[in-house]
Amino acid sequence: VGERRPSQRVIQAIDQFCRQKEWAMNVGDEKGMHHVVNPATVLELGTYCGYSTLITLEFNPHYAQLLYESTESERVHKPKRCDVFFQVQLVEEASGDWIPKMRTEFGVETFDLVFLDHWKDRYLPDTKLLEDCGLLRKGSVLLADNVIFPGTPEYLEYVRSSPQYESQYFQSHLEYTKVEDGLEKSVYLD
Ligand SMILES: Nc1ncnc2c1ncn2CCCCCNC(=O)c1cc(-c2ccc(F)cc2)cc(O)c1O
Ligand SMILES: [Mg+2]
Repeated sequence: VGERRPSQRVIQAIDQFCRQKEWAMNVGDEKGMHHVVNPATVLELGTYCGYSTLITLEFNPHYAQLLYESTESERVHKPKRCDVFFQVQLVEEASGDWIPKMRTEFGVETFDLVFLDHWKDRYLPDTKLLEDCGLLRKGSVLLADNVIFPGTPEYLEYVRSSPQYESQYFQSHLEYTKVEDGLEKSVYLD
């Protein structure tokens, strides 16, 4: 309630534009992430325009520039209203190349949350890469967008059948539409 922060006003403007003018592949306000997780160290795979972002991997320079601009303006406002400090690290590389470098390049031990929203056929190989690189700990959360549409069948089969994960589906709709989609939240049990 009360005045929206700059970052919330940016998100609200994006949602309004995508609903009224031109659809875009943000996770959107209906699916959202706020009601599913509350992390500290976050990896996002697939930044797009930075709608949902902390440590994020994006290899498209156009989208990367969008994020630089939006977080720059956010950083300007942040010091006056900073109640939670966070650092945005943007890597313009493909996830498969950079996940093995997370510890040496960013000193990350493990991730509390990984938001998967990049190429749908990369969800499974990148999850296995995160496991093999020891970047998940007991309780790490994988949050995957688009598990129904466009769909990630191999990933869904893996996290739902593996004894290493406790998985839960949050049914929703594809952003700004009535098409079924949803988020799959998978807790790593180690
Ligand atoms: N660091 C990295 N590593 C690998 N890939 C990387 C990357 N950085 C970026 N990419 C490449 C991501 C490209 C965008 C991925 N997202 C999607 O493809 C996506 C598509 C739809 C969609 C829905 C209905 C339709 F009719 C059509 C499309 C909806 C969504 O919510 C989506 O997230
Ligand atoms: Mg998506």
